[in-house]
Amino acid sequence: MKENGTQMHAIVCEVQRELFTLICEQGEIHAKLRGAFYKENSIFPVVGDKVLIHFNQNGDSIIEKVFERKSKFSRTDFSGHAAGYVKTIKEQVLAANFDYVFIVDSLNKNFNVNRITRYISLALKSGAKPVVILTKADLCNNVDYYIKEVKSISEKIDICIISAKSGIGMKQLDSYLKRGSTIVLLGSSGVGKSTLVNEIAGEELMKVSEIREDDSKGRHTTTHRQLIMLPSGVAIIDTPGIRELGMWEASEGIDDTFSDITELFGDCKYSNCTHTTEPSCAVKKAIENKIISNERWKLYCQLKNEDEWGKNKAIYTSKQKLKNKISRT
Ligand SMILES: Nc1nc2c(ncn2[C@@H]2O[C@H](COP(=O)(O)OP(=O)(O)OP(=O)(O)O)[C@@H](O)[C@H]2O)c(=O)[nH]1
Ligand SMILES: [Zn+2]
Repeated sequence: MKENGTQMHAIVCEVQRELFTLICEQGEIHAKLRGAFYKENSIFPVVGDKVLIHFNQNGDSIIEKVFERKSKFSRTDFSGHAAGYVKTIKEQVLAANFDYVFIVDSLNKNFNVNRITRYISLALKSGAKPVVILTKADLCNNVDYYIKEVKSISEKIDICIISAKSGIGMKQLDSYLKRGSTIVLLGSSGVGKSTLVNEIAGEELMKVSEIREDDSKGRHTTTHRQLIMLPSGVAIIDTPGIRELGMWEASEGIDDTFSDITELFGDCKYSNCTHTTEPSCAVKKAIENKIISNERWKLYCQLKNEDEWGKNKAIYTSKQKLKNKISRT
């Protein structure tokens, strides 16, 4: 055991109010924040954060500082607003420092290309690399159709076709599952995230609920640590907040996913071109010349619209909540 007070690095694997569970060279430990965190309005550690601690073998260690994040998922926190005007919109970080976002969807009726696009947008915005993982290949006989759909989002995106059950394609994941890398999984219920994690871990870390394949329905069953460190040195993050990530956060991400389109905007004749009826519009020209497909343009517009709508909705609901609160008092 190290002496008390020794400084060392650790990774946050669970946050419960003011108590943190960390992994460091001494194994799993508990820690609290140095008092100054509260006074200085510092950045509070979240799951995945790398922190500097003062080790204490007899009780809780003390977190001294949070190191700079290389990636993060966050959402906007509208709570604490004064009525009638926007005071401070806080950023609530849900998880940090992951390398890859595994976007999991299944090769069946559950598959949804728009949902995958949203997740890609979020992943790109987070600073990590998106990898689309299509599961249940053992049940699918038209894999090419699904690959084409994902490629319509972006040619550049990594796609893995796998079956955690039969082992098809699992080798492709090795290049992401290197010691020291951290993975986040995104995907709706029942697509096979837990099954995939168990297969990667080589043991049953997560409970898998058996579902009937005919109606493609799954149930929420996953409960476990928010960051799991596998014996292989690969970490897997799965926090409840990430599961609920809102679309309204993804605006910049959408522009990254569709950079081939957004790069055209500068070539339109008018700087305020709406790309609908204006003459010499670079977007319309590109569609006519089949440089970008009309479907892809529509998908971009649709996602941007939903994104705007989502933003307005978030502001609307927070205003509405405030009104309700005020009218009750
Ligand atoms: N045939 C087949 N079935 C699979 C595969 N992967 C998962 N399943 C089945 O799909 C169902 C759902 O799997 P889970 O791993 O629990 O899905 P999940 O995404 O973790 O679901 P939540 O925990 O609800 O988010 C279970 O019945 C699994 O046995 C696969 O590669 N092939
Ligand atoms: Zn235009």
